[in-house]
Amino acid sequence: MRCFVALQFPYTQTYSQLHEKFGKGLTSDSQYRGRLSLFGHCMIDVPMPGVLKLLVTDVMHPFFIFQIFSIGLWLWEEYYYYSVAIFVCSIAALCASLIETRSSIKAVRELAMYECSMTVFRNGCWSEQKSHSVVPGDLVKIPLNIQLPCDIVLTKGICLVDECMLTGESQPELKDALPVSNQLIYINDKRYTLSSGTVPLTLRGDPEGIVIATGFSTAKGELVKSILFPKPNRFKFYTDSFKFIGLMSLFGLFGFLWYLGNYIQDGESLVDTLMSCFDLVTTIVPPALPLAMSVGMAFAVVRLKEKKIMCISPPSVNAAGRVSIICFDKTGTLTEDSMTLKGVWEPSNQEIHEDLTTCPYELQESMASCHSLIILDDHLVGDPQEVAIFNRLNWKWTESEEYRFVVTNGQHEAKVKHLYHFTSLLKRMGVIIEHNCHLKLHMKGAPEVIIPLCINVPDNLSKQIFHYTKQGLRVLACATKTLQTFDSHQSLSEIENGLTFLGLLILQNHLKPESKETIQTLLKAEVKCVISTGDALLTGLSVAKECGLVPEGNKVLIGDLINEKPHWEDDEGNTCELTNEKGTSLALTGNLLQHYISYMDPIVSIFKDQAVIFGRMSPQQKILVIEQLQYSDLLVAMVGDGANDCGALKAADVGLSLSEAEASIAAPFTGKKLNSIIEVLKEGRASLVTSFQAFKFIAFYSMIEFVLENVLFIHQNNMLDRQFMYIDLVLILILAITMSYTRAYDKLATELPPGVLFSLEITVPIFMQACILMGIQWAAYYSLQYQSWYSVPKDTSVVWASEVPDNTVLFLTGAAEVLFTCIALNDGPPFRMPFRSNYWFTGFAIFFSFMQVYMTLVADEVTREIFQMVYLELDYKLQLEAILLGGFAIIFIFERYIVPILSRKLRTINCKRKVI
Ligand SMILES: Nc1ncnc2c1ncn2[C@@H]1O[C@H](COP(=O)(O)OP(=O)(O)OP(=O)(O)O)[C@@H](O)[C@H]1O
Repeated sequence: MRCFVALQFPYTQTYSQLHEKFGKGLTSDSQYRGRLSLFGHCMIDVPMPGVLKLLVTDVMHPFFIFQIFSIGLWLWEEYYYYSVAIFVCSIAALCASLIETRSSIKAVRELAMYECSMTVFRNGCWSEQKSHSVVPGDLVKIPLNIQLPCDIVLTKGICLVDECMLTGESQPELKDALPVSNQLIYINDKRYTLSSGTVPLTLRGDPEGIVIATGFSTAKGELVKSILFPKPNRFKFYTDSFKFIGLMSLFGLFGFLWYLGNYIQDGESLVDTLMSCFDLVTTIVPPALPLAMSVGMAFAVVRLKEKKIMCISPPSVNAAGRVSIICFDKTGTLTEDSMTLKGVWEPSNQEIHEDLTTCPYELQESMASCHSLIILDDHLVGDPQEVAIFNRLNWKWTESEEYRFVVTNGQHEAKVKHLYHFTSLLKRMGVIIEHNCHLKLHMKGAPEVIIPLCINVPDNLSKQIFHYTKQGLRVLACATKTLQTFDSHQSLSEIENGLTFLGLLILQNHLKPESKETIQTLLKAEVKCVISTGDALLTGLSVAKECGLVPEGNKVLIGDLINEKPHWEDDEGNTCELTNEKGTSLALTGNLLQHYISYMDPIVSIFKDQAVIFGRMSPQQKILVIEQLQYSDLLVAMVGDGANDCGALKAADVGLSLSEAEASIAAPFTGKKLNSIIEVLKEGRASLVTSFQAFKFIAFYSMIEFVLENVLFIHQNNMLDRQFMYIDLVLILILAITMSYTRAYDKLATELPPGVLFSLEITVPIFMQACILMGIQWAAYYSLQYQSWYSVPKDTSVVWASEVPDNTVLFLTGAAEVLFTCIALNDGPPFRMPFRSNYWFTGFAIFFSFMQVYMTLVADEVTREIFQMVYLELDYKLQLEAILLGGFAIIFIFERYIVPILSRKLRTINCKRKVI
């Protein structure tokens, strides 16, 4: 089969081939030109569409075309003021959308576009080049403290790199030169690759590297692409709103056909008839809907920014409003980044050594040399646990030309020749050292992976590990082996067997001060919280208990995969059967989860409810957990801080990266503190409710106008220019925008706001409320017809309407209904603050309420002139006001007290349907 594949460099090469072929850079101009024409310039150039192009796209949007069509129709009907005002508003909205689109593209462009100077080796000599001219295959010098413009595989030297902007990882990562090996194929191996967007903080040995990706093919380019073209949102809110508009249009069409038939029968002119029928359609399809629904979201993004939480994907705000499961990473997220070494356990001494000088020499040597620390500004930097271990020893770290580094305690020296980096997948690392002319391999890592490699496992070792991990301590195992020879081409797996166990390092990683409170707040709000950690299950379990994630009195079952078979035990270490009894919390390893999933075991469904800790997770397994939790159609958030959380942050419906970077592109949200997740949820819920209210408000307004026009059409009449203007522009625009400004409620409620527009629980109450609104209009209109002074207006026309009591009364009724529904819809807690806290909305609601009473009861001649109203007798005006106030009471009581009960009932009917 022939298909397109992405252009990739360095194709399939072994480490040695890469060194050989590209170690001398590009050797001719034609080679350079060939690469340039194939890969293009080294730039993530997000094209900024021209104003004209954006305008054309916006103008061609069906909503805008519909708007223009409506304006044309109204102009023809001589609704001049109204048409001009709507036209001005449409143009303003068009400009706002244009500015918004351009500024969001500009923000991504600024994040993506970058240029610097690079030292490049071409045609046998080094020269300074602009970074945009760099191509894959170029040999470059690694610049210090400058953001890298391309992905580079390091071929010489060592670099300490800050990857914070790209992955959210707060600890700098050490990168090594690619070894020369004929067996290993280079596949973007992270240990040797410097990604574009990261910043080298320390350089050793004049580092050089081969450019392997430029522009959009780089790691940063991929992330920029994922911002520009996000994966389809599982949250169907917006698609639902279009379905609703479709349904409304259908009503419009029925009205259209019905009137068309009636008027043609009554002998009206065809053009007038068609125009009035189109009029109906223009009122029922609200073009302002998308705008009204997104205003709340924009306000939420601004409020989050004030709380130092950055959001690079505004649609994620509404999705956050429906999150009901949160997956937390442990180390660095729930617990502090920093660690302290509590002590060391070794087989000859049953007590832990707190004074490390009393430890056997070999264990000290292992602790002093087996790490990837490096000096930056006179400080040792790197993994905080390694810093904690090294700093507890009285050893010195010194630089060396010949070795990676040398450590000494004054008497002995260990010269580190080679480093096997730590990876989350392997859960271990190793160094080759030279001591007194002997070669040694020192290894440290998760006990589960180190112990099977050892030949001398003490009997009580598992007990010891159990003892410490149960207290929430991190346990690392150290082991060693003497080597006769060493070849840097050898992989760790080739030499790591037959180790001698040295001891256990016991590290303490304290909970962050805000972790317990954050978890408790979420649990109280009935948000399910789980921990997904690379650390040991028992350590994770202890942290979970400390945070209150495992309810007191709950039985805990711990599951692991032992000899390819699931094994379950209680937290005292007694073997037991897996049960789904209430009051049982589960903790299981990534391997066990993967086992159950690959055998499609129905047991997996138990985990979704009862599992609270997923331990010993590789980055890929962290993604698996998110996918399993999403399986039940619930929206899942991931909170993480490290490079091993990147995949899970992307897989989750809502990702929050805890990072010191201003805005990390690893996730839609970036925050500095763990409790940012509560703010994201609160703002998400408030924004979602606001969007719902805006949707309902606009839907009611369309229905109010639709029914109102229908009633007037029956008597060949219509509302007038300035009356439309007052309702559509003054009332709707001001109320829709100001009501979206209400802040999020300061507590997280136990329930979730509705997430589906097109559901029984939403549509049935909307149509019932529409019936109430219709009833109020009929009451107002028919009470008018019973007045002794009333006579059916003659010589009026739908298209050329004139001022008569009919349109005065229905205008007053319609305006009042718009105001009343808006006030009734704006309920506060549990998702938003009471609306009185929104001064703008409260001010306008009070002002329009006075306007309503004034226009109905005391409107003088000037007011009547402005609003194209006729004089009404006082006793009727009192009757009308009574109908309207009675109507307000019914609308309010229905929306505030009956709708919640009705929705709950309908939800239970609906719950058989799988909805998000
Ligand atoms: N520098 C290191 N050297 C050796 N082993 C390590 C090192 N760092 C971590 N480990 C071991 O590997 C395991 C997995 O580490 P990883 O970084 O994937 O997750 P984590 O930091 O333990 O937890 P989390 O996923 O919650 O951040 C650790 O629990 C530890 O046992």
